[in-house]
Amino acid sequence: MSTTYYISFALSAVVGGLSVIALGYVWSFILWLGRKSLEIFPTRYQPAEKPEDEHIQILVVGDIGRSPRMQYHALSVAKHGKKVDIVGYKETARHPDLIGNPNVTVYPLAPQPEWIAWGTLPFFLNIPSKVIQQFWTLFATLMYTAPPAQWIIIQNPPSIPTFHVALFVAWARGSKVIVDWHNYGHTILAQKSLLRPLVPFYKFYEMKLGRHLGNANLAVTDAMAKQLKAGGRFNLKNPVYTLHDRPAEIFQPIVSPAARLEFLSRLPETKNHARNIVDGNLRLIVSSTSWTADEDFGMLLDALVAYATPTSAQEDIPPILAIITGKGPQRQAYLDKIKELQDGGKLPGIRILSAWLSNRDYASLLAAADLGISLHKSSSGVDLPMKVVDMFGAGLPVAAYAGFESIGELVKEGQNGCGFETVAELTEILKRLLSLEGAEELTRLKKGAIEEGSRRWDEEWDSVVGPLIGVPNK
Ligand SMILES: Nc1nc2c(ncn2[C@@H]2O[C@H](COP(=O)(O)OP(=O)(O)O[C@H]3O[C@H](CO)[C@@H](O)[C@H](O)[C@@H]3O)[C@@H](O)[C@H]2O)c(=O)[nH]1
Repeated sequence: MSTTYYISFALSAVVGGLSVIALGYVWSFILWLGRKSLEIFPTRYQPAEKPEDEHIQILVVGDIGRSPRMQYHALSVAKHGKKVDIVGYKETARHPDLIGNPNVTVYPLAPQPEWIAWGTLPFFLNIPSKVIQQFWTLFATLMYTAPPAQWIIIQNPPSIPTFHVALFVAWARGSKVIVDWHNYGHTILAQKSLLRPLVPFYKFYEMKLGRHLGNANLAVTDAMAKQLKAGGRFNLKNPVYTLHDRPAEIFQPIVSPAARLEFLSRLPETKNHARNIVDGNLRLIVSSTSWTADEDFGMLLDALVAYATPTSAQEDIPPILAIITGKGPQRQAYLDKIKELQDGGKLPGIRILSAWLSNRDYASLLAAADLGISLHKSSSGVDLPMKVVDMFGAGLPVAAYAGFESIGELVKEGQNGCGFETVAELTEILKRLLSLEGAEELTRLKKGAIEEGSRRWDEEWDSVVGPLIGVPNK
């Protein structure tokens, strides 16, 4: 046998061996690809054997910690023993009762990467990047990360991209949907002058998809429910129920002056003034906000400037400590304005502070204040300020902006608060209620606030949402 024969034999053996190994790899790759493509199909909802193993999902395309109503939904579901999966952004601290609760799991949406959040790209690239990133984190979390839910309770607004993603996921995974209408996305968008040209598109999207999305719908007021129902402006296909906001258990009135003094002496923002506040020598007013365009804090500032400028020599008005709590986009602009007014000597006797407090301290501050202020303007005319609900729960009467349709469902003139539509009216309310002569009226309003706040979230939820998603009444 020639040497050439041995070389050819050895080569074909090597090539044959290599081919077998390569085929093995190709086969594994085909198997892997097959498995991966099967993963495109998400798991579908199957009714659980035991009711306590059913999953209810709460979806908020926003900060979970700053979405009190959605957190209350989660707490109610958990209280009734079902599993609750919260999908949303994890920015600020959540309600303390949600933390460590064995029935509650959070599936966080991925925050925007810094290169998007800081706007490093040109505008025309940044906006699509934002949309794609938000769409992808929402889609991937709902479709693959969170377990399939029996019901998905969705917060609107924002409607985009929530509605189309939720519609697809609910169809693909076999979940039923409740849309909780807090307000309308298109009316909120209309407040941003730069984005106003997009309002007709947003409105079309919200109304068309909104019509089909919810197997059931919740509205925050009767006035909104009327617009949403069949025959109304939105003409939704499926039933609409009003679920009024009600205070959670954490909001309770402080009845004893000693407890009030104790809290005010502990809170950094009030500790140097605690005794004066309790003795009535300094009046404590509180407003809470997300610092968005639907609240004109300019009105409160103008009213405080007018309050601090006596119109007659006899006028004897007490000094005010005003605390504005909350986080949001317009905060810094207003803080600059407040500094300018204070530096310019326009606010003698008035101190304005801003704060972000823990849930417990926020609730106690409302209970320890003399008067709550709501500047919520309602972009739709048919939503209501949650902060006023908190205030009533804490037994705090309010002065509330009242130039919109639904406000009467919450603030009853002369019973639990006073409405205003102009700076002059707000100034007059402050002068009247915070003066010595207004003490009796303020006490009467406080009684009304406590009464209004006495129907609690649990009662409301158990009678409206409980039967809908099939939880036993406890
Ligand atoms: N923990 C904490 N929470 C705060 C603080 N300050 C404000 N908040 C939270 O922020 C809320 C006020 O935020 P806004 O965004 O001003 O709410 P709103 O106008 O009163 O009502 C919102 O919710 C309603 C539905 O529940 C909507 O109908 C309405 O349109 C609006 O979105 C308060 O109710 C409270 O939960 C604080 O210092 N600490």
